[in-house]
Order: sequence, then C-alpha cells, then structure tokens
Amino acid sequence: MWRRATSFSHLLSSSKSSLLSPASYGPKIWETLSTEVSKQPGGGFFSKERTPFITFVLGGPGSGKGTQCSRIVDTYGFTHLSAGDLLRKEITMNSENGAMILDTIAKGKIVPSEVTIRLIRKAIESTENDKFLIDGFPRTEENRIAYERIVQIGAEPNIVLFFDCPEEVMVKRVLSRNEGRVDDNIDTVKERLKAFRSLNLPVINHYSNKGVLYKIDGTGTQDEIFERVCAVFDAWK
Ligand SMILES: Nc1ncnc2c1ncn2[C@@H]1O[C@H](COP(=O)(O)OP(=O)(O)OP(=O)(O)O)[C@@H](O)[C@H]1O
Ligand SMILES: O=c1ccn([C@@H]2O[C@H](COP(=O)(O)O)[C@@H](O)[C@H]2O)c(=O)[nH]1
Ligand SMILES: [Mg+2]
Repeated sequence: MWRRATSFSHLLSSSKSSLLSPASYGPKIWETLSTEVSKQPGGGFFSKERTPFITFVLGGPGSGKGTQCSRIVDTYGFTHLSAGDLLRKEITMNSENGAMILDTIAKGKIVPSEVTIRLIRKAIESTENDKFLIDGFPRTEENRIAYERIVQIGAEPNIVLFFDCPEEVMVKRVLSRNEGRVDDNIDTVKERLKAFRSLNLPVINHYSNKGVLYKIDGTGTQDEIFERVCAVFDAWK
C-alpha cells in the first residue's frame, strides 16, 4: 500500500487560485452527472472497498507527460490513462461524439467535462489495477470540480505531477513529434498554450494550495527528467 510522503518541502508556490462559482458552469452538466452518480451503488466511481491511488499528470503541450508516464508504468506498475488518447480513440471509432471531439481538438479547445469524465470512468472501471496515472486531466477548474462531484469517495488525487517546461521547448517538441496529430501545428499549438495558461494553471495552483503538487523540471533529457520523477514516487513506496 502506498503511503503519503511526510515531507512536502519540494512542493510548488502557493499562489491562490480562483474557483468558479457553480452558477458559472451551467446546470445541464450537473443534471447529467448527478443522474449518473445516483445510478451507481454507493455514489461515485469508487467505494470504500475500492479507492485507487490516483496521480494526475499535468503540464503544457509537449512538456513530456506521455513520455514520462510510459516510464512510470514500467517502473511503478501504474495503469496509464491519457485523456487525450481516450478522446482521440473516440474520433477513430467514429463514435457519437467523434466529430465534436475532432473539431474541439483541432481548435485547441477543451471537450465538455461530461464526455471526458465518462471515458475516464469507463477506463477505470474496466481495469483491475488500483494505481492510475491520469494524463492531461483535469484541464480546467470546471473539469476538476465536475470530476470531484461525480467521483465523490477518493476524489482527491494522491499526487499531482506538473512538468514545468518553457514554452519554446514545448513548441519545438510538439512540432517535431511527427505522429500525425491534427493539433500538432503552430496555429493550434498557440491555442493550446493559451488554454494551458488560462485554464490549466489555475488547476495546478489549486493542487499546489492543497499540498499534493510536485513540480518537476521538464527540461533536459528524458533520463534526467525520469530521475526527478522517481524521487517523487520513491518517497511514497
Ligand atoms: N526530455 C525530452 N527531450 C526531448 N524530446 C522529448 C523529451 N521528452 C519528450 N520528448 C518528445 O517530445 C514530444 C512530446 O512529448 P510527449 O508526447 O511526451 O508530451 P506530452 O506532454 O504528452 O504532450 P501533449 O500534451 O501534446 O500530449 C514527443 O515527440 C517526445 O518524444
Ligand atoms: O481532459 C482533456 C484532455 C484533452 N483534451 C483535448 O485533447 C487535446 C490533446 O490532449 P493531450 O493531453 O495533449 O493529448 C487537448 O488540446 C484538448 O483539445 C480535452 O479537451 N480534455
Ligand atoms: Mg500526451
């Protein structure tokens, strides 16, 4: 069983984040989500019998989240759930929301919380492992609040990793990724960086204020970065 590390001296700044008021994100999503929650015996995703160890992995586009997640999986036995990959799979499967997701990703915007959370939930429920890396989620304060409301028991992540990387480094990495992603072009990258700054940094600050954020220098070689990651996980074993 993983335990909480006792020293948090390496945690990030404590700048305050501003929470959105429920009125600002509209009633419809809450109707949908609370209906889903009430269908679940015991409420949210998890129960007292099953409360997995959750790590959120955050950082700007190209900060190295996916790359480091693969290595964490190999070394620490987590299951990796990339919210972006789950959404891209919906596009390739031509699902009900596929066209909307493609349009949103191509513009560098954020897919509605109910869609992303449903995919994450399905992936968690179909996995027996009890240690998850949730990569690239929550993207916004609205995502985070929606996740907390629907998950209920064990909603708070045990760890949040933030790969901190200068924008010019991230842009260079994304533009040389060469995986055929519809959003790996300079115009969309600019939009993704804007979304990261305005929507994701408040989430990161929220977790910093909660004392669960580990800020990792995302520059240098993949090996150097992984050493910094290991220092975090080794403190939890
Ligand atoms: N330390 C590194 N040095 C140089 N290139 C790297 C490093 N880490 C990752 N890369 C490369 O940079 C690109 C982006 O990395 P990765 O896909 O892991 O980022 P990401 O944070 O998951 O991005 P996105 O949010 O766009 O999915 C990949 O081509 C990857 O191989
Ligand atoms: O929670 C999420 C995660 C992702 N998106 C959309 O997908 C792209 C790509 O995500 P990556 O994590 O970089 O693979 C992102 O720019 C968003 O458009 C999302 O809406 N919500
Ligand atoms: Mg990625």
